[in-house]
Amino acid sequence: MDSALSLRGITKHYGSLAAVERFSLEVARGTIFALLGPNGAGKTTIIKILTTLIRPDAGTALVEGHDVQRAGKEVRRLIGVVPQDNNLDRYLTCRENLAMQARLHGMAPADYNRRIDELLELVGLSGRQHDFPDTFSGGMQRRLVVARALVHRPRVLFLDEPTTGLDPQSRRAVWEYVDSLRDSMTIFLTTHYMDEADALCDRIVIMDHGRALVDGSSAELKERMAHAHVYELQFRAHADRYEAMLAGFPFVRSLQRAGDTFRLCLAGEESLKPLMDAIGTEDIRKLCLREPSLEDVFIELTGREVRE
Ligand SMILES: Nc1ncnc2c1ncn2[C@@H]1O[C@H](COP(=O)(O)OP(=O)(O)OP(=O)(O)O)[C@@H](O)[C@H]1O
Repeated sequence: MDSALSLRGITKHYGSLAAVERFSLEVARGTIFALLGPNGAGKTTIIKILTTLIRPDAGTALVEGHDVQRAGKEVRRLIGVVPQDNNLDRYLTCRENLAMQARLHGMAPADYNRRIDELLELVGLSGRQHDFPDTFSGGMQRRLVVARALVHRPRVLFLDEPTTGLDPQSRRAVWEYVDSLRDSMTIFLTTHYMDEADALCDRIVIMDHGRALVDGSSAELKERMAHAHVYELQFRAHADRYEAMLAGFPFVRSLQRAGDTFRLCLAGEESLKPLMDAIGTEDIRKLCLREPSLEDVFIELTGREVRE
């Protein structure tokens, strides 16, 4: 049994809404795996099913060979969970939060004290271990939540949007901790940041409307877009007017804007001439061809920005 996670035909409905629809997936042990999708795609629902918080309506899900519905207790012993919110106990110090988790998992003080020292060192919180989480920055709280998920040496770590709301420096720090765990466990993460999936993950599934759309490494996913014509177009002036025009062209498959600069995916090379004929060259500061990014793949598949 080499699969850390195995989902077969998982379905979850809320009333008439299919949050997850016949979703199947095998994740090999030791993989850093990312589940990507726009808001409401079904990512958290899948994490909740795998972490035994909700039950699927149909299908089976195994964690390290244990059925989440029939062997929930065993599954909970094998997993660590970093939920979307920092649900730390504010009346316990940083160290006490970790010790509480260890006791909940039945660890003896002789075992957990050394483990907690190691983890505090790993996430750079040794100097603040006797302080309360309310006195921590968002990044420090997040690091503590990651440490807490690791206390009982889980075999599978679930990270639900681990770096949302963090500043770039704290995000990098979380990436480093996650990267340092590579090879020691299986990691399943959801994220809205394409660069995060790109930097960390061996394998990526993009999902929408409860179903998987594509599955592969970051390089394989980008290869799917090798045919795509992605351009960066910068204007000197009137960017708002040009945005409306660009959005109206049938050959512009996707459009992203950052200030005066647009990233656009064209249907083909032949679209460049009608584009230039329509917008003219007067206000253009720069036009260049770009390598497709994971974000381009995402927009191409889902027709949506990562966050809307
Ligand atoms: N308890 C619930 N009751 C009703 N609908 C729900 C419930 N939980 C989730 N949903 C719906 O199921 C769908 C999938 O939600 P889910 O939270 O899994 O998406 P997600 O991909 O994690 O989104 P996000 O990126 O916003 O966290 C959404 O349409 C959501 O509104």
